[in-house]
Amino acid sequence: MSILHAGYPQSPIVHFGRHHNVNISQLDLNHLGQVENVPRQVNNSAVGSGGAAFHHLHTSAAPRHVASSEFYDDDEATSPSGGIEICAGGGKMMANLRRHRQREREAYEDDSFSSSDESSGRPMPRYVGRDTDHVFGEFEMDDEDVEMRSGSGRRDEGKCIYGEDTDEDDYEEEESVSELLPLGGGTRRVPRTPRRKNSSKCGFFDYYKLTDEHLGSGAYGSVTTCKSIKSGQEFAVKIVDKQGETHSRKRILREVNIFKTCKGHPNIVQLLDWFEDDTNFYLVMEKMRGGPLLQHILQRGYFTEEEARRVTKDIASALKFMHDRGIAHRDVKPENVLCTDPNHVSPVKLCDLDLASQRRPQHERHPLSQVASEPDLASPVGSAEFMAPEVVDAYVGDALKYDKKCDTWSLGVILYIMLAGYAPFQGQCDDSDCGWSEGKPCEDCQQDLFHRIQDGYYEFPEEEWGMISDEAKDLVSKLLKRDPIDRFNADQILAHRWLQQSAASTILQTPSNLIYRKDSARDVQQMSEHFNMMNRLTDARLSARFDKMTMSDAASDLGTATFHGDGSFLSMGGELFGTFPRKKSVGIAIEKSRSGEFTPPISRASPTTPPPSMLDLSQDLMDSPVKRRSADDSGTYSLFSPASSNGDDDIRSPPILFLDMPSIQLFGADSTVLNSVQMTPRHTTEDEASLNSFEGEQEVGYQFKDRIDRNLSSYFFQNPIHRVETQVNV
Ligand SMILES: Nc1ncnc2c1ncn2[C@@H]1O[C@H](COP(=O)(O)OP(=O)(O)OP(=O)(O)O)[C@@H](O)[C@H]1O
Repeated sequence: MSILHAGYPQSPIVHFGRHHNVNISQLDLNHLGQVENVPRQVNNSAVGSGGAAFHHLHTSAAPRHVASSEFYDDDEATSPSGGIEICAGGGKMMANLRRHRQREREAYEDDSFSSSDESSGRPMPRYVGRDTDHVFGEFEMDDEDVEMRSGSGRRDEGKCIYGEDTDEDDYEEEESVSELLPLGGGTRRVPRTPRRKNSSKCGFFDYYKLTDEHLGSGAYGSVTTCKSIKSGQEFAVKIVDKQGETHSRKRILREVNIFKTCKGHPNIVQLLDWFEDDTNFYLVMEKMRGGPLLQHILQRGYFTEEEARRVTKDIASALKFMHDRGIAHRDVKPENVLCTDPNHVSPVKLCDLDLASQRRPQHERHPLSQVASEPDLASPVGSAEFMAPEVVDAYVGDALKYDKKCDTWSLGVILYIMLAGYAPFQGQCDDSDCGWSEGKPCEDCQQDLFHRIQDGYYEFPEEEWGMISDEAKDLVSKLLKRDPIDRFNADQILAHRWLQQSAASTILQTPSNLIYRKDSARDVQQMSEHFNMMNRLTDARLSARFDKMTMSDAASDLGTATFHGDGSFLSMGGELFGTFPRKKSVGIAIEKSRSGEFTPPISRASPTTPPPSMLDLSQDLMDSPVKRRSADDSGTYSLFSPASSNGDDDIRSPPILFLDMPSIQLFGADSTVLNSVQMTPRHTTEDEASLNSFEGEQEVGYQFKDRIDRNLSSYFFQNPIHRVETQVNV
């Protein structure tokens, strides 16, 4: 057996985290930091599909690898929570397995997680009548052609996900697999519902009927009330059209998996069932009858500081729960805060987990997207002394931490709006005809809005804020910190004195201000979208960290590319297609930015994003314009591998990166700028959709990217380009 090492090379144990339903091919190629001499045949064995790979590992001579989970129990320093240990010795393996099963049983007994809601004092509905596991099974998140792995749900010729019948043996086998690969999420485990035999029912419409009550819609789907045919109980179903541009199976599965991880939390909307048919995905959720937060406040026309406190606490505890599990929501906005009850503003729950990012441990990410664990201060252009702290975080350290702070910033904005009825940052321009305040687009206003966010300057106007407690204002100011380092995290929010005890029952002007200042919600929406885009840029930047890889790592990872001994070039089929960046792009970018070589960014980013930086340029291996150029033109093209937030994507094509770039500069041989292509300084819903889709998907969202790509490609072919640099609004 090969020696696999990542993280704990001295340990003779292989760990599979509780939600890592990885197959061996993923394990060896993508999920491990380094793999040495892995026998090829191992790649064909899928852990999730039975015992084959398991057996292989077990019977192999001496596995020397720990694929550690990101979820560790505090008291089990070397054992992923809920995971299993596969040891070189069979006896130990079985002992571990027994121990694991015992833990599972204990976890199921422990029902503490389904606690009553603090804010209402009522026991929370448990929805235990439905067991999501029998629908979810285990997913393989990294494979486009995802298969259901366990539980009763499974795909049937691409038509049906729900509990299809299999023979009893299958059931037994799947059950044991699921034990080997336990589900993530809360501390209890719902026993599996045995599957019905010979059931012909397998689709959403066999279990639910749609009503005509539309609950909302977003970029990916519409949410409607549906009723259980059996019980008549109402649920909300998000229907995502598979034909839609933004459809992404992987995205849906990621959302479902994150829902699973968040199972049972009283302030996160619960997913109850999940279906797929030829045309749609159906995500059946508990119905939030109170509607979106601001709409609820508006309709009620009455809102107090104490209610704002409760809502804040609910959101903060949802965020803490997610953040503790390595998940950042990344789309915290009033539309995604839903009220449970039509008559009470709290409890609220967070919905829309489709942008949430779950970071896998570093060694499980694609090697090309690996981030250094610490800055390489010795690097000639490492220039760590120039790096702002958040840059270090974003590029080098804990990117999740960075995402988490975006969530708490967003909570700060929501809190400000809840207390005042308008957003802390608003756009304004000199044009009296501008329709911004009526919801029409205005470039200048939007620019102004972004600048205000960047400045991080806001006020507490006496008229509305005079009546609000100092504690509430203090919490707002702790959240709206421009510097993420100074910004409160979820733990600090929950410990803040304003949340510790009841607040004043002061009646706020929020509802009336929400009516008169219609732009508030839109401003928040814009800010949220802006942040989300910036977050994705951060993801992209993270994956640009080639410099921590060895050249041979890169070459082998690029598949057909071969590594040339001098370390300078990568080529494919003998044809030069690029140089490999030797320098740290972060350092370069910051130095250039300091010397004024780059024009200032068009729209400097949110307070949550790092200073200007430069990304390496993506090159598509199959169809790159650079590939077709001669060796003389090799110049300093850089390779780039934009990865998703999961860090697991393959190398992508240039348009992906171009889409992200506010500007791209093309240089000639003498370093003259041949062209500077300005990208749209603001992103539209269309951009957002494209960004979203590229993040998790290959096949969609190309329309917008194509437009930009065509533009740039023509320069590639018409000009002797020697260098391409991109500047990011960060
Ligand atoms: N469980 C629910 N109960 C009631 N309403 C809901 C529920 N889930 C979502 N909604 C409503 O539907 C809207 C859209 O849902 P959601 O945000 O999940 O869709 P989306 O397409 O992923 O949106 P986005 O574009 O924000 O990503 C929400 O803003 C909310 O108003």
